[in-house]
Amino acid sequence: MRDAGGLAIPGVGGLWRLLRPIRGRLIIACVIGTIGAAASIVPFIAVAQLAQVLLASGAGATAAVWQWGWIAVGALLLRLLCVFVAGGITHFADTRFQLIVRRRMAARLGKVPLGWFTARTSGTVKKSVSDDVLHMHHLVAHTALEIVDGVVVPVVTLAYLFSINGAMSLFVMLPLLVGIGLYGAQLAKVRPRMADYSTAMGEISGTAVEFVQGIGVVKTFGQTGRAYRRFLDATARFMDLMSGVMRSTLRSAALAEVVLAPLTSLVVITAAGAVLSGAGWIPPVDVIPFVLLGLGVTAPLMALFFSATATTQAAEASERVLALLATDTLPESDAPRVPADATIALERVRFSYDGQYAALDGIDLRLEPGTTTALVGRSGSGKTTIAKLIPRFWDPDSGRITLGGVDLRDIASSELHRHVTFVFQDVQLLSTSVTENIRLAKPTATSAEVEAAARAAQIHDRILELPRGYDSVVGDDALFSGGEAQRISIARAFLADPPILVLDEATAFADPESEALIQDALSALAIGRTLLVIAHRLSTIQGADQIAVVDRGCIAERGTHDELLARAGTYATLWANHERSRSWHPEIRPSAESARKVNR
Ligand SMILES: Nc1ncnc2c1ncn2[C@@H]1O[C@H](COP(=O)(O)OP(=O)(O)OP(=O)(O)O)[C@@H](O)[C@H]1O
Repeated sequence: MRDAGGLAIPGVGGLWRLLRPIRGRLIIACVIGTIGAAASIVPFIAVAQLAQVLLASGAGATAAVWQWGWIAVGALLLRLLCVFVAGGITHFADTRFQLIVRRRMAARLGKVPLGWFTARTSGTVKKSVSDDVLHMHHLVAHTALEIVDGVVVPVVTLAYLFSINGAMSLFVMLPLLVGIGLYGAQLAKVRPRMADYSTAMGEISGTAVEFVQGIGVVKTFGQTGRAYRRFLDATARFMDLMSGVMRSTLRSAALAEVVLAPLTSLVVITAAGAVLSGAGWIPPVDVIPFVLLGLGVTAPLMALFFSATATTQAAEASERVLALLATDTLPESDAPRVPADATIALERVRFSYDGQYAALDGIDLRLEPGTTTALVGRSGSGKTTIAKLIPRFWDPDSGRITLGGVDLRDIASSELHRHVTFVFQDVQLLSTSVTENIRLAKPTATSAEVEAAARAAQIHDRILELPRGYDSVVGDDALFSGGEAQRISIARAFLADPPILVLDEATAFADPESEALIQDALSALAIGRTLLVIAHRLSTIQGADQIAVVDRGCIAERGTHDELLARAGTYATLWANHERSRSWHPEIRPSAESARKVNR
């Protein structure tokens, strides 16, 4: 389907389905809009009739004058009423539509695999859920009524005019047809550039965000000019693109505006009326309706053309909304089973992020209830990927993971999350109170339970230092460091009290004190649970029941610390490196200048 501006509306079938909850209202609005559009022509017809009556009978035809006068006023009021009611219906329908679509999106996002989010920035998701739904407003609230006006007004007008005189009507159509042709040509030039337009806009916002977010590191390395240049280059490319589009369309756009202007219609119709009435093809008095109505034929089309950009943007936004709503959800079993115990077993698990390179290539691993298993290995070896398959961030491409003897795919996700909790380093805190942030793990938890969890996670004292204690709002009067945020997530895990815990050992954020607190909290959390830990410092997992060395997506070695050292393999090498790094301290030599100062 094409919109009246000549631009294809993408995915119109999907859009039609998306509009289902408000389709009835839109159809009613269009029917009312059609009545209103037809009524908008009546005052012109009445005035034309009036002119004909007055010219034929002079001032004597008072009754007819009043009759046409009332018809004109009545039609005008009807038009206003229809515009008001139809516009009201589409706008209320749009409010409801936005609510429904946002709810559907939220419901969908709740079912997509957790891994889907790691591949997308929160900005992209926010754009679809918030901005794109908002951009669809034009499509829902305006476009349908604009199309109704753009079709009904010219069709009814021309039907009326043809009933008076066919030859004159063709002259009325002339500017309309030429204008449509010119605009069509213009839009055909613009349309292929719309994708470039979106890319260029994306580049501008991307480089702006990059510049602002990375300002710290950019300044540290003295690269402000370089990052700023990338933003400037993006804006320059956008300007080049827009200039190119404008250059290629300026002539046809200007010509179309001249052709569709009411003055042009007036000149063409008056000239044609003079010639045809001179030749006796039409009585001079019959030219009046053409002059009056001919001027209004092009107006609704002009309105449609002017809103073509908003309509196209709305159509593109609807495509993104539809794509998000079509995102694959995590398959849920129709007959879910309940795991027998807290044993986790990975059997010949293969997994690839891109369908080509195998991040995991035949992993066999068994986590017995109540034991600790540590994953160690070089960066990029696949430790995090193994850990994230257990709470079903993704499903394996082949092989299977079982919990208590049941394939994870056969366990209801609520049941799985009751059994498995994870504490990763990229902790997400919500903009709500500290209590609610912790309570996320167990909405029914009492304040005493929340506090007990916070104490166990070694974050209680820090919370009490906040202006409103547990009622302080994250991001408002509760600002947490990375290590503190991780302890909040540990408090959540205490509250959830799952039999299985997957955790990423803290490294990046923590200062020594915070790190010690995190380690204490994690040790307490681990007691009595099946624990899988991604170890970054081997000293913390020496006592693990089982250490699995991951290498290029495979388990290269497995055993206790002592067993693996005795094997003198990869683990022994990693351990030797670890020991060396522990004894390494940066040697800080005073510069000659500072040495002089000190000695002075
Ligand atoms: N979201 C992703 N999309 C595509 N590839 C990924 C993704 N996450 C990880 N990878 C790739 O999968 C492989 C395993 O990564 P993984 O994060 O599991 O390693 P890791 O051992 O945890 O590394 P590190 O110790 O540095 O965290 C790497 O080659 C990595 O580049």
